[in-house]
Amino acid sequence: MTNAHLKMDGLAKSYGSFIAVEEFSLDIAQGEFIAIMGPSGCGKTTTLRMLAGLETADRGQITLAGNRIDQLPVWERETPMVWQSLALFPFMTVRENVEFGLKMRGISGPERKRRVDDWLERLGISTYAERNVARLSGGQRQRVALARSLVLKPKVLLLDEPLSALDAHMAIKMQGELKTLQRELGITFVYVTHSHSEAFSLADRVVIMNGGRVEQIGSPQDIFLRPRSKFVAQFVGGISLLEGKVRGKEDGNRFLETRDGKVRLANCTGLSQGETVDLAIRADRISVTVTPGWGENEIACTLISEEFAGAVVNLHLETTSGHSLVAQVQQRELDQLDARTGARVYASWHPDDGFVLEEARQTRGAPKVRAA
Ligand SMILES: Nc1ncnc2c1ncn2[C@@H]1O[C@H](COP(=O)(O)OP(=O)(O)OP(=O)(O)O)[C@@H](O)[C@H]1O
Repeated sequence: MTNAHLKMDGLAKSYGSFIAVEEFSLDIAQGEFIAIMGPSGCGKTTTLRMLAGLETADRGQITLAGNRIDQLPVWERETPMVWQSLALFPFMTVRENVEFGLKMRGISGPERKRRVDDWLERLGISTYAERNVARLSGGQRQRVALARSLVLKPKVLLLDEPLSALDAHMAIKMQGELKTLQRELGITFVYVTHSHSEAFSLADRVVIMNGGRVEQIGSPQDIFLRPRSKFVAQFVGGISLLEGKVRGKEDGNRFLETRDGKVRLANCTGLSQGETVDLAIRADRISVTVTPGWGENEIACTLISEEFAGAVVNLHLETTSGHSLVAQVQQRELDQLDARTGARVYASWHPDDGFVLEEARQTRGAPKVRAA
């Protein structure tokens, strides 16, 4: 990205011989909302701490608005961090907490008061201004933590699982508030979270990390609909994978030979005859019937279990060759299906709905062309 507002280039951090972040590069535009996700210990917080200046990178550079900041101390970076624990001063009032950073920066009394009052008002916590933070609810404390960072007029706000201590109802409410605030202020947000729903509903782009490395960067739609690797497909969930060998072409479709029979694939640009690929199919694209002959790409399966997930039900299936598939159906479809656990069923999907995982092809030495 040319003219990146915040640019991270090859950031790396080890603790002794342990590599916490192997290589992290990302260009972020002004006002972009970036979410960083990945399993516990994959290096999300370490990346955020390097941005904040709380960790020194072993390698790599960080530039903000064209200026190198990776050598600057925390207080000169304009990249404050909001923590999971919020790290408020428990012995101070709300006002004192919000005012603290301004005091440290030597902002005059009247200016401090004006800015603090403004943020207390904007975040709806003016009524608690003189209350000790220890006597606030989780949601109120969260707002104090945000006010304390935003009052400093940061160029970038770093948020480390800021909603994880809130109950589900409050977390959803705060998600909406955060997004509105970020849009209004046009501040760049870098947001670490474990929650798929937070990342996918809030972010313009999501970064998926694994073992200190970036697995995929893309819009929520990209990541959800086109995971690049097995890891991302499994992390995002709801995707079935089948290994197959690329065979002949017919009407613009390719045949893939899997251990459960031949299937057709419409998105097949760049695939070569004989190549082994991982075919991915989203759960909501797989139909299930109790009799064969109803759909394309039909594979005989055993119904292993049903998992209720609110408005939909995930059906866990096993193919004859022992592969796992998951199909997502509506409750009324399940009622119509009338199949019990252990029953023989048939999974099918349209050739347009299968896609090939890009990373697996590259690992196996296929040319670097997008399959879709
Ligand atoms: N100061 C440290 N000394 C030694 N190892 C550390 C230190 N800080 C982090 N690590 C290790 O580096 C790895 C990455 O840690 P990090 O906190 O970045 O992970 P994370 O993805 O944020 O995990 P979580 O989701 O559990 O918060 C972990 O294995 C962690 O134990």
